[in-house]
Amino acid sequence: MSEKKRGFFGRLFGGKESGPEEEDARADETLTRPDEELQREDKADTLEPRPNGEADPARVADDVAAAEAVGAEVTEPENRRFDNEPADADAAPAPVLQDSAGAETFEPVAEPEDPAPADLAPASIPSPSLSPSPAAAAAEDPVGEKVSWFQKLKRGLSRSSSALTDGITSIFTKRKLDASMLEELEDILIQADLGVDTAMAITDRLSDGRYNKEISPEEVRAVLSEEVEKVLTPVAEPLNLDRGKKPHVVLMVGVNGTGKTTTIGKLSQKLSAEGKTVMLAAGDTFRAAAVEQLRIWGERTGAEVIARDTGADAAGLAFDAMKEATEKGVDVLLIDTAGRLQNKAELMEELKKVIRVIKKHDPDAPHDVLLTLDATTGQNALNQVEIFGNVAGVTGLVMTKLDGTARGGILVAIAAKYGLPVHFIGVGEGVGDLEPFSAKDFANAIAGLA
Ligand SMILES: Nc1nc2c(ncn2[C@@H]2O[C@H](COP(=O)(O)OP(=O)(O)OP(=O)(O)O)[C@@H](O)[C@H]2O)c(=O)[nH]1
Repeated sequence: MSEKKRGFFGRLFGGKESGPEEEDARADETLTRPDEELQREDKADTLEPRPNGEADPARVADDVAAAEAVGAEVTEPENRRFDNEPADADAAPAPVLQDSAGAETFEPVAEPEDPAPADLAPASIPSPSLSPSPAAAAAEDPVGEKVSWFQKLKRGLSRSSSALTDGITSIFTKRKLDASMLEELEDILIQADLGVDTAMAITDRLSDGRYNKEISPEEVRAVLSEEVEKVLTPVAEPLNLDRGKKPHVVLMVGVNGTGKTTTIGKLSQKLSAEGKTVMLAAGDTFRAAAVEQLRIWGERTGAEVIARDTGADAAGLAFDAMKEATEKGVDVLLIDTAGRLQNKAELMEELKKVIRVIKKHDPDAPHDVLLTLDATTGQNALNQVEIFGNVAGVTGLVMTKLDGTARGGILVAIAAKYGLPVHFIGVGEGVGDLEPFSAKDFANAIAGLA
């Protein structure tokens, strides 16, 4: 090999061209300090959704400046909310929670109280916030066109894949491979959130014995797809609800607006279609609209919904739902929880309490703790996996909103770092827009392969 590409961080932080030893040392450093380096990149992605689903304007300005400094793209999280939510839910007084299970009490602080009336009529919820019914979902696709899941996935991931494939085409068309091309490719892969390790694996593979030879964009995309599939295959695990538990208890956790309630609705639909009896527990007791949203999903999917008034104790509700689901012999109990930012210690404590109370009823429950991640939040999703994993014992992931972002590559970085099972991905608001995760399909879709 006659020339060597500079490492990504060497290019990012400038300085003279490194010799081979410095290059190796830097590469070692990269491999041993992924968190720190990622945090530098993270500047573009720390747009934490506020309880009303909007980023703090002051934070946005800082983050945009930081992002520009590292040449990263800034994408605001798209957490569409109900119109009737408070503009500044942070400022709302927190309700005092009482544990109906009797054993523990917990007083949350700064948890948003939803001022919306508890008796909110379903018709008053703006329709875009609710996923369409199965019939409406089918009608979303062009008339007469039967769209396969892979086509839907490809279409959903089109922003992520075109960010990659356009860049690949512009670099690799009719040029002989050299170090600068690999540097450019590495930058594109990292900006697409695939993670430093995967980006380096791809460029290393391409460089192997191919310098000074022409390499087509199609070949590069094939290598991209293969390397992504390698990382994702170990985590592509179906959610197994047939483990002899009755009810099989699934707890849904995650940051505000990441799609917990919608995912529960979509899952409920799938499970009902499989002939399973399902009960839904409206554990997001802070938002009347969330309870109502779940009630509508229950009606659509034939699942009983256990709900209480706004401000009620979520742990108490979970306990009651456990009891009722057991007495009624339902197959699956899906428990919703209020959205919470992972850095709010008190709210994370409340989540622990919900889990403790569930365990009083069945020490093995919850049998699955699913974390919903909004793909549009980019690198911040890594931090969410870390903290929710520690606090709530997350057993699997659901990545939503892959249709609204150019940063779907974050799933690859999460898989490489945490190795947690990815059960489902969401590419739209429709009931048919959530499917079990397939590593090969995702890899092909993101690389723009047919
Ligand atoms: N485009 C798109 N939108 C989605 C997807 N999944 C959920 N949404 C939308 O995201 C918004 C928030 O979804 P919810 O299910 O209410 O989120 P949540 O996590 O329950 O929200 P909180 O209860 O406030 O924490 C809704 O408008 C959903 O329709 C997806 O895969 N793609």
